[in-house]
Amino acid sequence: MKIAELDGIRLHYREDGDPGGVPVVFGNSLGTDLRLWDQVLPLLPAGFRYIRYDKRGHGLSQCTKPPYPMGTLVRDAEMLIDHLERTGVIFVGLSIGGLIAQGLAAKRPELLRGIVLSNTGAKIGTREMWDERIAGVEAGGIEALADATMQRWFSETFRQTPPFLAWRNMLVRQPQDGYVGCSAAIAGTDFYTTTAAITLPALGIAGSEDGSTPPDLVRETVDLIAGSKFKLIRGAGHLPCVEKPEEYAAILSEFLHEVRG
Ligand SMILES: O=C(O)CC1=CCC(=O)O1
Repeated sequence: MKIAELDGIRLHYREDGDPGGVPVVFGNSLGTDLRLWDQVLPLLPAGFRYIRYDKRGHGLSQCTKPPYPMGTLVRDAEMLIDHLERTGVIFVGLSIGGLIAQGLAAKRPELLRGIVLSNTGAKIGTREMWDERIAGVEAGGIEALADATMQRWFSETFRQTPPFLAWRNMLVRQPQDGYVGCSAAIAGTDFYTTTAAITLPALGIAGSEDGSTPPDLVRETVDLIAGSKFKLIRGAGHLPCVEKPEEYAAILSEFLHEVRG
């Protein structure tokens, strides 16, 4: 287990792959930890260093008191990459992880070689929607919104399979403060202007059954970045890396090779 002691936060992370390879950093979604990538990682190519981390308030990272400004989550990612003394990073961000990718690309483009915006948007939902969700969690805990969340995260087909219950467990065991803190960060984020100024290579990945960040939103977001690409994974919800790991890994591998050159 690896812990980075950063300014004001202890982050849990894990490194796999080639120690001298091109660094690929993975940022997870709301209510998930770095196990989100467990099935994809073994399918990715050699010659890369795969770094996964639990964002603030998630997994084994420190949970500070909410709310978290998006700038804090971006700064956490930036500090982790600086701590690992990496540059030329390909940042793969899913959902809020994709917001962090956009924020980092705008703030520290020199750290990055490319970004993957998976199941995300320049803006996700509305402030009212997130305020309502935060109020629901504060009143009834995460369990109160677990069933509705599972419908957004997974296709009907996947919801009939045994692993589905494990992912539901991951959500309901998520620290409430971390969930609320990150929800507040999403509520306050609109990257339409900043993302339009990004000039890095970018790939958007969407799931046809995604109830949180539908394909049109992902496409609209990557279309802000000149030269970007977009891929749709059919039959998957918000977490296609879980539902369709082979397809996800194939798409990601192609981009990694392209960007590494
Ligand atoms: O709607 C959800 O719970 C999924 C989600 C939205 C932002 C994020 O990171 O996850």
